[in-house]
Amino acid sequence: MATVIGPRHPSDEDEAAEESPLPELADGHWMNRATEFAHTSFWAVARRLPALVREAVGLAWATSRRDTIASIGLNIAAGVLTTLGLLATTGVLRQLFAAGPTPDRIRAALPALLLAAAAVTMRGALTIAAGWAQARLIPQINYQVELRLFETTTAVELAAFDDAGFAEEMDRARDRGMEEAASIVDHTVNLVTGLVGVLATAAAVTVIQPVLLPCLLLAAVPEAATAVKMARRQYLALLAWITRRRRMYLLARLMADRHTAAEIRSYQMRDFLLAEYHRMMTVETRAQLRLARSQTVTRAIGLSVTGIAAFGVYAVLGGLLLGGVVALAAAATALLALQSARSSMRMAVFATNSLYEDALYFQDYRDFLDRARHRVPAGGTRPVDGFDRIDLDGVSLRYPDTETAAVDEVSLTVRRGEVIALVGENGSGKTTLAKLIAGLYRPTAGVIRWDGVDAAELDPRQTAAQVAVMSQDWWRFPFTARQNIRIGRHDRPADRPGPDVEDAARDAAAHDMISELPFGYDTLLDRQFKDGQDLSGGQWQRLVAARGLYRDARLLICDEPSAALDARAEHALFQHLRRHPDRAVVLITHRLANVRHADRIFVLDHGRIVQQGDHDELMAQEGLYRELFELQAAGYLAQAGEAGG
Ligand SMILES: Nc1ncnc2c1ncn2[C@@H]1O[C@H](COP(=O)(O)OP(=O)(O)OP(=O)(O)O)[C@@H](O)[C@H]1O
Repeated sequence: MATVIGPRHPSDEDEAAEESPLPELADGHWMNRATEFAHTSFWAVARRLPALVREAVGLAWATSRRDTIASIGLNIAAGVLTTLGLLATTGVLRQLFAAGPTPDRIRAALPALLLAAAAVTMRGALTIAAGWAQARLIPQINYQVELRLFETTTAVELAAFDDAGFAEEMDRARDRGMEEAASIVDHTVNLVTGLVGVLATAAAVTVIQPVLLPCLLLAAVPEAATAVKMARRQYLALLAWITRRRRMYLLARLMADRHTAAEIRSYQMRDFLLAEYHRMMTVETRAQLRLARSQTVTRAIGLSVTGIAAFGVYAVLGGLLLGGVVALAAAATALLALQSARSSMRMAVFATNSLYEDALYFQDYRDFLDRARHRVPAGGTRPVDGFDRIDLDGVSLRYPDTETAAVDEVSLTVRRGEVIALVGENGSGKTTLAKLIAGLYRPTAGVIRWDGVDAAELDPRQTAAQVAVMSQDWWRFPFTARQNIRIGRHDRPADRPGPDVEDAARDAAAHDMISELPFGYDTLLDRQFKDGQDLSGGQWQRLVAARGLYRDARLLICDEPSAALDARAEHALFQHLRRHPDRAVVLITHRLANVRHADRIFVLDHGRIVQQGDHDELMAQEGLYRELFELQAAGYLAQAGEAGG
């Protein structure tokens, strides 16, 4: 179905668009909401306001009661002083417009004048104090909201990140929704301030002359309607922008990133990438121009209607004055009140507009948190302190939106003190199986038991503490070399035994390499920062291995731990991955020479175990293992033969 937000291509570019090898980003389910909001009426917006205000006040209250009370309370007090100031002003005008000699009139007006001056001064002081409290709230709220988001994103199960919708929602919550919390509170306080100002003025006008009250309302309605319309349109445009922007961002990063620079040049991808970027930017720019035009038209219509309404108000006032319904002093104060009410109303309308708009984004944040909370694994409560065996019983895992299981009814046992190896061709399910054993994924079928207890009943934190994973796709953490190793077990208490950072680095053949860095272990491993350094792929892998060894866990999972290592480093690392009575090692590697000494080898094909046994047993059988091993060995033997011959 065509939607308003996907990239739209001009007809002459359709063909090129279809040929594009870059996948189009799919519209998320949140488009339903966008359509819903597009049809939201002004009254629906108004109806949502009390709930929004309640939410904003709740948010502020939870962050700082004192500043919340101050921001709202002081603004209300300032409103009372506005009423007082206007009433005092009428008193002044009444005295000044009265009959009699000017000095006498001025003298008579003095008390009211002093009262008006005092009210204005006090009101100014209260407004400043309220502004201070309001400004104090913002950073505190930002902190709380960000914290809540990152507490959630770091707690959700790994499987959530395989869900494309989750990634999209996370982007929206983080990029926009999160920062709107503070704005919502800010706008709510402004809304309260504006409404208090309008009410204060209305109260003064009612005391002076009640028939003037409807005039106040008449002046405000068109302004409010325009603001709401513009907010809604902007929101829809932003939804479209985020989807397109993500795609452009991917392209933009490819073209301006040091990691991709070499490949882009060697494949001469420049023209291709620029053409893709141009295609996206054309769509984006057109959308932005369309929005700017429609917003300008809406604003122009809104301002015209507002002007006509103001004219009507002045005409009514003139008529009342001529008809003798209101006195001159009251009419003059009414004009002042109108000005004051209009500026308060503008503030309230602007705040409503922004509040409504920001609330839409904040809703994304809240929706994401709600959904993400359901993806935080509950886990059990049974304590874990090591294991003798981990049994997988008919375990399967199917990734979201995939037809076949990546791991299909696998049963195996990992025993303490053993080294087991998982081998198989690319995509056969080794990494997925290793992640299941590590507890990073929960099986979609079957059971994993630690010493006979279903892993789902175990305390997940304690289970995770037993496991170290040297992952195939590690991340270059922008920390120092020491921190990069220490994060393997950053919370290890001083009295708990375990290797120190340098010992772990030595075991992973990383010590000499780190010592040669400009600041040794304290060298920052990120070129984006001053004095930062980068490492080669193999050097990084040594560091990752050092981190895994530093973690000193009972279950060590090594997924291609030596893919980027030179022969010497590989040899050194495998010396330390040998049998250890307190540890089980799960080893994944395509270099089959490294699995020869494993206690048991499991051969995977399309997610299933097709062979198992030790090296000699598997070599004695016809099968995938022997085939792969001989293919690899043949290369070495041929070279050795050539060298010898
Ligand atoms: N996050 C994911 N979402 C969807 N499918 C995935 C995901 N990760 C892996 N797969 C699919 O699951 C299957 C098994 O992948 P896995 O990474 O476990 O294989 P592997 O044996 O480790 O491969 P390799 O030797 O290339 O590392 C593959 O078909 C792969 O495309």
